[in-house]
Amino acid sequence: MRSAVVVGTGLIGTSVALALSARGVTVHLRDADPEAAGIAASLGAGTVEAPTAAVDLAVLAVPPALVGSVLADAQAAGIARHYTDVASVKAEPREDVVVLGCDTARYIGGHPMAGGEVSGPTAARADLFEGCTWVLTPTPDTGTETLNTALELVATCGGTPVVMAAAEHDRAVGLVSHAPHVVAALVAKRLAKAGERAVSLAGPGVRDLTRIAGGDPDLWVDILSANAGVVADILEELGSDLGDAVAALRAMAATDEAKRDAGRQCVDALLRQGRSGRRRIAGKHGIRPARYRTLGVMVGDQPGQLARLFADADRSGVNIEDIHLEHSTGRLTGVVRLSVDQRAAPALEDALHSQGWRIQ
Ligand SMILES: NC(=O)c1ccc[n+]([C@@H]2O[C@H](COP(=O)([O-])OP(=O)(O)OC[C@H]3O[C@@H](n4cnc5c(N)ncnc54)[C@H](O)[C@@H]3O)[C@@H](O)[C@H]2O)c1
Ligand SMILES: O=C(O)C(=O)C[C@]1(C(=O)O)C=C[C@@H](O)C=C1
Repeated sequence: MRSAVVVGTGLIGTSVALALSARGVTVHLRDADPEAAGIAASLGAGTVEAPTAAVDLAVLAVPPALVGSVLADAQAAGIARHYTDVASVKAEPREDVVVLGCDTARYIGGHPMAGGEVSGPTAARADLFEGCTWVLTPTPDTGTETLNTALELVATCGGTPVVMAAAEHDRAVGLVSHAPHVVAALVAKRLAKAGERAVSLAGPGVRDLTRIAGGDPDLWVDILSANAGVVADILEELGSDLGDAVAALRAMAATDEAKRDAGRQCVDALLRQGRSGRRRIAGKHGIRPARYRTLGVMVGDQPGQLARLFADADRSGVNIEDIHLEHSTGRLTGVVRLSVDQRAAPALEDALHSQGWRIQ
């Protein structure tokens, strides 16, 4: 692929554009908001100049409800030979594409399973899709060259392609992305009403659980409304489990010992099932997270601390698989959690200790 147009230069579009530009693809940037396209260009994602001839691929990184109309306009203008999108829902945009009479041979649905709770071009990163699963939803009428161009896009961005039917994709993301988003919002909603002192105790647990609730409500209303039936079914089952959990907890608080015991067993089973489910989520490169060990390193809130930590970790020769930064409310320290292969963890721990780092 030599040239591309990215339509929608928010978080995902600009990240795609940065990844393509970094690999020598000429990227033309378009957005309904010219300021967003200008910012993306200033970050090195491409040019705001329109292409003078049809490019190889147009990537539509606009909200799901707009995919159909934006594709119809782009194809009418003939801006590209092939088209894909990155929307979080696949069946409804596909229906719009068909209803609007788009050329479906030259379009393939796509969805990178990476992102964040932040929006806009300034949050974009060239490596956002490194190691992520990227769903492609070809249909019998998808042209081979279109599929190959989309596969090239995924490979160029560092993703791993997974081919699925749109409906299967929507059921899967209902479970792993959309229903969890609503649950995170429901938990976070309780914090909005809570007292200052209670919220000030928030630690890593509730931060992890509610991080995604910080996402853009406008985008998420769009995502949820395009997959509402699937998400409602999942939340209905969750509601029934929640009812069971409440009943078990009430039993645990009862005076009758037999009831307390039954309640304990119920809660124990629930927690064990939760742990099994959690263990099924693959880590980076599809490796089970259980193979990693996480070291918590205390860092002071001073300039250069992170750079020094990473330089020291780098000198130990241990590959960092993942990092997570936790800030402590009202304190001038934070904890950087470095996930490394279990066998390599002692070497990293020794190396960081010897450089004076405090490991939790
Ligand atoms: N945020 C995530 O974590 C994530 C992850 C994977 C996929 N997605 C999908 O990627 C798409 C973009 O999401 P985002 O997070 O980058 O949102 P964003 O709000 O950061 O960016 C969307 C951009 O689209 C632009 N836009 C809106 N209407 C347009 C139009 N008609 N023509 C041109 N530009 C238009 C907006 O001005 C904005 O700059 C959505 O479909 C979303 O479902 C998001
Ligand atoms: O990491 C996050 O903040 C995300 O919400 C990313 C996430 C997800 O649920 O995993 C959100 C929506 C997308 O369609 C794909 C990825």
